[in-house]
Amino acid sequence: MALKIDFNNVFHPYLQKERLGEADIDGYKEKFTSALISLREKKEKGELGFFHLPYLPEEEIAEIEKTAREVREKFKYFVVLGIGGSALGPLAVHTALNNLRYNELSEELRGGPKFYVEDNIDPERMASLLKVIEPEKTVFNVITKSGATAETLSQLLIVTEVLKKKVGKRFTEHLIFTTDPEKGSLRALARELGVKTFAIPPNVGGRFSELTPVGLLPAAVTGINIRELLAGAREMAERCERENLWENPAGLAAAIHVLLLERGKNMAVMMPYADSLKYMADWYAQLLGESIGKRLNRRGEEVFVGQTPVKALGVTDQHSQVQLYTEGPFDKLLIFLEVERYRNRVVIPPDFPQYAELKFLGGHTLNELIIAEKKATEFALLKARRPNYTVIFPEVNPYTVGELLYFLEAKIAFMGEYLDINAFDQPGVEEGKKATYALLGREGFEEKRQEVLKVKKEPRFILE
Ligand SMILES: O=P(O)(O)OC[C@H]1O[C@H](O)[C@H](O)[C@@H](O)[C@@H]1O
Repeated sequence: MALKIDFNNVFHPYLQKERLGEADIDGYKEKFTSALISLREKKEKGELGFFHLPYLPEEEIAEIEKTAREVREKFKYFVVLGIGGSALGPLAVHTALNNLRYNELSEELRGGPKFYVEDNIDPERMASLLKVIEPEKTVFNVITKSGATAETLSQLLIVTEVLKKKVGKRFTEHLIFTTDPEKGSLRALARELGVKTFAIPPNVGGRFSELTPVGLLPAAVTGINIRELLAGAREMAERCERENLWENPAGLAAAIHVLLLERGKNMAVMMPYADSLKYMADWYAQLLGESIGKRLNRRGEEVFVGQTPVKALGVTDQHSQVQLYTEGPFDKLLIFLEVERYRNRVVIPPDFPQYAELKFLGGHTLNELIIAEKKATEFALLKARRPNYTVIFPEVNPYTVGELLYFLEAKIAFMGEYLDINAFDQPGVEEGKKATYALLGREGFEEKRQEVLKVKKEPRFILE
């Protein structure tokens, strides 16, 4: 059931001067080997906890499954309150495995709660969520690694008030906190209130945390086989330990990304040819953007490096983005997610043979059409000299989703090594956070408030 990764269209002669040569990769072998050694050393020192996640201890898996059973028996709704790495993984995995576009629920889910991921603090969306669920039949899984994220804590305050009105002192039974094992307001609050909690290992970054309880609890609650998710990740972990660059999916993909980045491909488009994989592109956007978009390298030199993630969907964005991809600037690498066997088969019935545009479609299936369109788009891009590679899913299931998650995380780790940057922090988000606290009048941020308010908007440039 292993994922295949087709890198052919990065080396293909059709690419002409845009192509990479085998010599380019051979020339990367030394860098790859030192990156592999460096990553192994970091793992042994207890850093980069995500590398260990596929080997989660049995008692931790059992605890997650036990809580999931209790939630499925007692509650009708399960709502994740979180943002960024604390929400995108649960959303992406749920969409891939349970919740196809029209809320079609998979067999396993039918008996389980309705699932929502609330990863924004849009007042309209929050208000409508509280209308569609029945709070007294809901568990809110509050997920925040830092335990300090303003958006998530605001959501907690809102749902706590609603729950207190509905169920009084028993409101704590409707909360599960997933957060740091020791630090942060949420951990302290959990101790004070006696709320059920799960821990996010301190050495696992938020955008790398899908295979911790951040993703595994929501997945188990919605009926996903988390042991299969972890098994797929384990298979990919073993493949990404290979010491031959040409056989190491993460090492090779990372080398391709960095070599092409150095040749001006400063954008990476992820284009899944499956609605179920749509939000994998959102999860990957944070993983690539936040890990690789950095001002400084590890020597403290200003490099302003990064590869801009673009989220697309096949076939839909053939009708909105592909014009840019085939004829626009030579600044993109495309990553397709392809599915060999979809979980449904839809026939296109033949009719109206007098019209050629209808006649040729009849008798085919949508399955044949979407795969033909992916191969056609791939061909058109290749002919237009646009490098692209494809991750091929034999089918979308927990095992292959686990493989994909691990492959992309490990690829980012290799990219960080190749680029000599810290792929695991996000210093660039702090300024915005401080300005938010200042504008909301948080104590200790008066000076920042003055600084922000001093940035006056010139009326000449504001069109009324
Ligand atoms: O999980 P939390 O601590 O609430 O963080 C949620 C998100 O916000 C932070 O600002 C970071 O940019 C992200 O890397 C993180 O995933």
